[in-house]
Amino acid sequence: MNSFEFQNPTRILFGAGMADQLGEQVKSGGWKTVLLVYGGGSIKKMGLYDRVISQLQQVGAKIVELPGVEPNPRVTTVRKGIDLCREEGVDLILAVGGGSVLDAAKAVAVGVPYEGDVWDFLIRKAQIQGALPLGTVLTLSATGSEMNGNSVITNWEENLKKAFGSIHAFPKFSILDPTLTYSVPADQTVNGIVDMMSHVFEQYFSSTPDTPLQERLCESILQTVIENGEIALMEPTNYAARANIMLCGTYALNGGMISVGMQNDWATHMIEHEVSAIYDIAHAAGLAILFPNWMKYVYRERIDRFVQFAVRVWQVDPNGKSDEEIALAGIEATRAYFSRIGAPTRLADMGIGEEQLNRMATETVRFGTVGSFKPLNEQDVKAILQMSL
Ligand SMILES: NC(=O)c1ccc[n+]([C@@H]2O[C@H](COP(=O)([O-])OP(=O)(O)OC[C@H]3O[C@@H](n4cnc5c(N)ncnc54)[C@H](O)[C@@H]3O)[C@@H](O)[C@H]2O)c1
Repeated sequence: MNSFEFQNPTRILFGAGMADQLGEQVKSGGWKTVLLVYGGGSIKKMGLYDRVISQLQQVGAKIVELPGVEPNPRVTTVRKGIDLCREEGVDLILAVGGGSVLDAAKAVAVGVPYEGDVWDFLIRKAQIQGALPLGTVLTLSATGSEMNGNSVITNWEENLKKAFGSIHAFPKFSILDPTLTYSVPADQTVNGIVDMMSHVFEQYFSSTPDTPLQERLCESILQTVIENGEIALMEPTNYAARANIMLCGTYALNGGMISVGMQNDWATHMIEHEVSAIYDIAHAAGLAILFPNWMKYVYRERIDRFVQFAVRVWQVDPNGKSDEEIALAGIEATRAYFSRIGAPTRLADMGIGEEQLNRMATETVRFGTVGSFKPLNEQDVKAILQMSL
């Protein structure tokens, strides 16, 4: 295990009815002017918008709104939010929605005190030095954005989707009420399941030795998601299943808590960002397609980890099988699960062909090789994309 530092400053309020604690949170923080950030209107359909507004009004907060945050949020929307904060003297940003809304709100938060253009943070031209405080009410279990400092933003003028991570961007508080996810449709529930499993994969497939606790944490999250994901898809209002998935999503990408002292990979995410920067597909759809192919491309680097994955997570019976056969059975079980819950398995399923493969591969390695389990160069990335066609 490597030495590490770990800090996670986000306060979590988890459980049925916790959305009604919002007013109290705002009041106790002493915040007076709130930028309410939300998406295309699902929070209005589910009655959450009214619940949020009435609580903010009750505590006397002035409300400024940034509606219409896109799935795969855009830097143009973030810039609008930054302008609003400056014009209105906002002192709390409140994101109500899924990962896209939370990520956009984080980018607004870090952009307000910065004199240059917020996109500078995404292309690593500037370092984040501070942020406005951020609170969140999560409506979709997937990204872990509710308890980490990451944000993924798309720039359509340049066809780029880039991420930043900063201690300044962790929410001050996040309200996780599983009942708010009852209305999440089946396809988005599937995306969430794939996303959180992918986050664990990026941390679990590591070459750092002697990390048994971290490995078991990863394996238990994967098993819990696998079991409860299928239940939530059959019974969308099953509280236990929705709550378990929600907690898994938060743990899966929690500022690195489950993989402290381990080198992470993240190559597959880097590749996916370039796919969805060009094709605007759901992030998780890209991950479901790419991950089994990444696994097939790299498993020989450390076959023991893939054998452990197959046996512990997918209960592959090792008797009479070679390590190679066990590892491949685990990868196949992953692909079969994604397929069973309705995730896409090929880029062709999303209407994506060979045309932009070179560009995606080049852009993925813009800052050098990606990943650490097996560092991937442009040719490797292209090979994985080709396997995914
Ligand atoms: N910050 C991170 O750590 C991190 C990690 C992974 C991915 N991401 C990014 O997050 C984004 C995806 O976020 P996401 O997967 O949470 O999805 P999302 O926020 O894009 O939402 C997907 C859709 O679900 C709808 N929705 C949300 N809650 C709903 C509800 N309760 N009922 C009905 N519909 C609802 C939204 O309106 C939207 O149309 C991508 O841009 C991805 O790159 C961020």
